[in-house]
Amino acid sequence: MAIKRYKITVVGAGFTGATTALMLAQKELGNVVLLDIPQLENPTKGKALDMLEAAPVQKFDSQITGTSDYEDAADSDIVIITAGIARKPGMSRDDLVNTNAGIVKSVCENIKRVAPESIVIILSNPVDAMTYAAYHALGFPKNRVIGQSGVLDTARYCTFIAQELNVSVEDVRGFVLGGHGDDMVPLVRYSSVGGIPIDKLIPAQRIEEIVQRTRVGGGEIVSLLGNGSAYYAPAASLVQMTEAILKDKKRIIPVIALLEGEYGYDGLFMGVPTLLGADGIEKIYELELTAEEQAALDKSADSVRAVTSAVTL
Ligand SMILES: NC(=O)C1=CN([C@@H]2O[C@H](COP(=O)(O)OP(=O)(O)OC[C@H]3O[C@@H](n4cnc5c(N)ncnc54)[C@H](O)[C@@H]3O)[C@@H](O)[C@H]2O)C=CC1
Ligand SMILES: O=C([O-])CC(=O)C(=O)O
Repeated sequence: MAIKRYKITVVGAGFTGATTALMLAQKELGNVVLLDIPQLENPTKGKALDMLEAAPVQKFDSQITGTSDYEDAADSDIVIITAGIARKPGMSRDDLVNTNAGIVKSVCENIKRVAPESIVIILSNPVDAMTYAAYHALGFPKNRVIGQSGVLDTARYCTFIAQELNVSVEDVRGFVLGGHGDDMVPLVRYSSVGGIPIDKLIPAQRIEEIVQRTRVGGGEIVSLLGNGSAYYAPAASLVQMTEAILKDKKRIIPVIALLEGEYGYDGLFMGVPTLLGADGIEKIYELELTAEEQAALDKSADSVRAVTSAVTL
């Protein structure tokens, strides 16, 4: 039975895209269109059909359609872009910039045509620079162009804190600012477990090790997988952002946003805490930072600026 729901298009039906499509359908957040290149149309249809056949077992009524035709994405409420290549061991995310900028731009030109009112969430790496590329190719207002990094980086950080203390992940709070690279900034001063600041619970040296492991968390998975990058936690992160928007939850979560003066940066796309609701990014929160935190953020911003400057619009 097809029920009236939001329409969510996931572009790129690889590891992250397919996992995201299934999680979105399992949560019945909307009907899902999974879109990849024409050469992969049959495998994309096959993945979508396979997911749909899980519906009677898992009891969800979302439709899932596999396609390579952008007309199937027409009037989507949300478009999630996972199209592009992933890194392999020994590569940095920035090594993907030239290939993925071309892919993201061509995807966005199609999205602009068929879903001009959509809110677009970008995952493709290097994601800060790809969000910049998408913003310019789409020409949408800044609140409707959002990059995913902070939900995932924060999830990794919270996982490591919960493991360290052997406590429920549900009670761990924290967030990660800055670019989605090895100099991202987990904010220790704003991290707590059950309301208790983590520096009261974990020795400084161990906190520093957790911060460092978070920074290279993507690389840790790349090394273990051997031929690709993380997809379960990235997909879960995209689903959380989509849910916040479609349910107008007004969640405060870190995402990549266009900064126009906030934190002292102008014209830069980078991860900051935001209010996510029906209009996409409804607000950016500007926190007071210590001189040390601001210096760490400046370093991360320099890296984002460098890779962003490699994108030709
Ligand atoms: N921002 C973040 O936190 C994260 C970003 N990523 C990035 O997401 C991207 C996707 O990763 P995976 O899904 O693991 O890769 P993957 O290789 O499994 O899937 C990518 C898919 O994109 C498709 N694609 C390529 N060009 C396309 C086009 N023009 N139109 C439509 N589809 C196209 C490919 O055919 C492929 O199916 C990578 O760039 C990866 O680095 C992955 C995890 C986390
Ligand atoms: O590490 C990668 O290349 C994929 C990614 O962005 C992550 O998992 O954080």
